[in-house]
Amino acid sequence: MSEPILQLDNVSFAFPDKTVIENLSYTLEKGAFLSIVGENGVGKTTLMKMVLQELKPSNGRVRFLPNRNSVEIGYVPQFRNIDPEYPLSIRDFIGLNFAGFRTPWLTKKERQRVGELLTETKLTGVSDRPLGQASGGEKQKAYLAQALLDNPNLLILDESTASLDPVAKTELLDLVKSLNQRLGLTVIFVTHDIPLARHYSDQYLFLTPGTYEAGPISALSDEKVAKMNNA
Ligand SMILES: Nc1ncnc2c1ncn2[C@@H]1O[C@H](COP(=O)(O)OP(=O)(O)OP(=O)(O)O)[C@@H](O)[C@H]1O
Repeated sequence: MSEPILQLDNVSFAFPDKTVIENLSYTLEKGAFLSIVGENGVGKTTLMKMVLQELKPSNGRVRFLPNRNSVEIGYVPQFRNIDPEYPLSIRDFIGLNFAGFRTPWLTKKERQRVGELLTETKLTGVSDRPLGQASGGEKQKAYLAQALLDNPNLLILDESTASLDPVAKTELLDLVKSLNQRLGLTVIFVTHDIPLARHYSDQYLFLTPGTYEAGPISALSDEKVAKMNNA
């Protein structure tokens, strides 16, 4: 039987001049691969900020199940160009959150974990390359590896494949799908790319101004996308 990991109970969010999410209720099951789609400015990032608890809903509740401590979130941001002079290697970047202010060196166990993640994300061969000189796809894989450092059970990809070339998109999402299938990692993929959403996810949540629709990805037809975008 499926078990919920995240529940949005009648969630709304209003900025001072604009309400972006209204009365949204949704239950995310453990092990699901959910795509969140919808036009620019509809509130996808705002919704993710509420899940990440950076924003508090104006109304309603964001609940983690069975409790807040049982859910560890990993977050992969949108691609941003990094200064070519950025000094950290891919390996050091991945282990960054292990390094403390007083003890910047990593323990043997931590170095092992970084090694596992390099293997998992197929970055071992380029691990000593400065992140600033890595390709877009390698940078995003390094962000993915960094997000996996604390063994999350919920992974959020916030338009993480936007501006990557088709091969890099596929590589990144193949890695994520493999984690989803092998380890049961629950995934939320925010995207504008309907074909990618169809290929990788099993559920969708389509946000439109003032309302939303959700269901199995097979129900997200081209007609529905066109109709909702023109509504
Ligand atoms: N801090 C803020 N104050 C006021 N309005 C904001 C603020 N942040 C976002 N907005 C507005 O809220 C709306 C929703 O923004 P959000 O970034 O959540 O949309 P989105 O669906 O993620 O868009 P995109 O697909 O373009 O990334 C937008 O109209 C945006 O301009």
